[in-house]
Amino acid sequence: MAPEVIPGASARACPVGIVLPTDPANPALWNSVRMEPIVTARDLAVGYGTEPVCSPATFTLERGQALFLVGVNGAGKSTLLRTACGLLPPLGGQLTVLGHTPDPRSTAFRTAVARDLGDESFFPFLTVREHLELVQLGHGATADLEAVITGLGLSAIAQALPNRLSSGQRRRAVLASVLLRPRRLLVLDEPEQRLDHSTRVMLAGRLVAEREAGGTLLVVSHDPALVDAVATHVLLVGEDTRPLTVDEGVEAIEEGAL
Ligand SMILES: Nc1ncnc2c1ncn2[C@@H]1O[C@H](COP(=O)(O)OP(=O)(O)OP(=O)(O)O)[C@@H](O)[C@H]1O
Repeated sequence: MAPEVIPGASARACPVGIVLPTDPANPALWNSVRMEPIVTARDLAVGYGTEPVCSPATFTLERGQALFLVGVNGAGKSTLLRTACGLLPPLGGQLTVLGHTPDPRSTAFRTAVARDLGDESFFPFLTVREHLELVQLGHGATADLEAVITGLGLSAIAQALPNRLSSGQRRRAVLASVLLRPRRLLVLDEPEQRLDHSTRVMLAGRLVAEREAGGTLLVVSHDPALVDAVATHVLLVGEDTRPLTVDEGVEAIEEGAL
C-alpha cells in the first residue's frame, strides 16, 4: 500500500513552535500548499443521527486566519468542530480539511490537525512532564518543551501525577500538549474554560503569535476578550448560521446575546 503523503515532507520550525510544511527543493509545491484553503465548508449540515443541530455552514478558512464559532449554548458549535475533526460524518453539504475529507484514522490528518475538544484523558502513572515528553516523541515535535512548560505555568506541577491536578491545571496541561505539536490547523473548543485571567491572557498572546506566523485556527469560544484579540473571522452558529464581523461577534457575547 502506498504511504500517505503530507504535502511537503520536511518541515521548518516557526518561532512559536508551529511546524510548517515546506520542501526547499520544490518551491512550487510549497506555493501550492500555501494557496490551498485549510478548511472549506459549503452548506455543511452537522448533527447526530439524521437531524442537523443548526442551519448549514458555509465558510473558507485560509492559512493565517482564525475563525471563531460563537453562539448560544446548544447551538451546534462543538458539533461543527467534531465534524471538522472527522469525529462525526457531515449530514449534508461538502467539507474538506487540507483538501481531503477529515479522517482521524489517517496519520497525515492527525499530524496536520492538532485539537483540544475538551475530551482529554491522562495516563494515571505519568507525570505532566512525562505526558508532554510522550507527545513530543509521538509527534516528532520540535517546539521547546521548557518554554511551553514555563509559558503555561506548569513548572511547579511538572512532576505531578494527573490525580493531583486541579481542573485548571489539567486544562493547562492539555493545552501544553496541543501547543507542543506540529500542526497546520489548530482546533480548540472553549480553550478559555477553567483558566485564570493571566493564563487566558497568555493563551491569547500565543494564539495571536501563531496566526501571525501563518498558523490557522478554528476555535469555539464564549470569551469576548479572546475573540477580540485573536479572531480574524467569526461565524454565528445556530438557527441562522452566518458570518459576523469580529466586532459584531464580540458585541453579541458582551451583550449576553450568546
Ligand atoms: N452525542 C450527542 N448525541 C446527540 N445529541 C447531542 C450530542 N452532543 C450534543 N448533542 C446535542 O446537539 C446540540 C448541539 O450541541 P453542541 O455541543 O454542538 O452545542 P454548543 O453550541 O457547542 O453548546 P455549548 O455552548 O453549550 O458548548 C445540543 O442540542 C445537544 O444537546
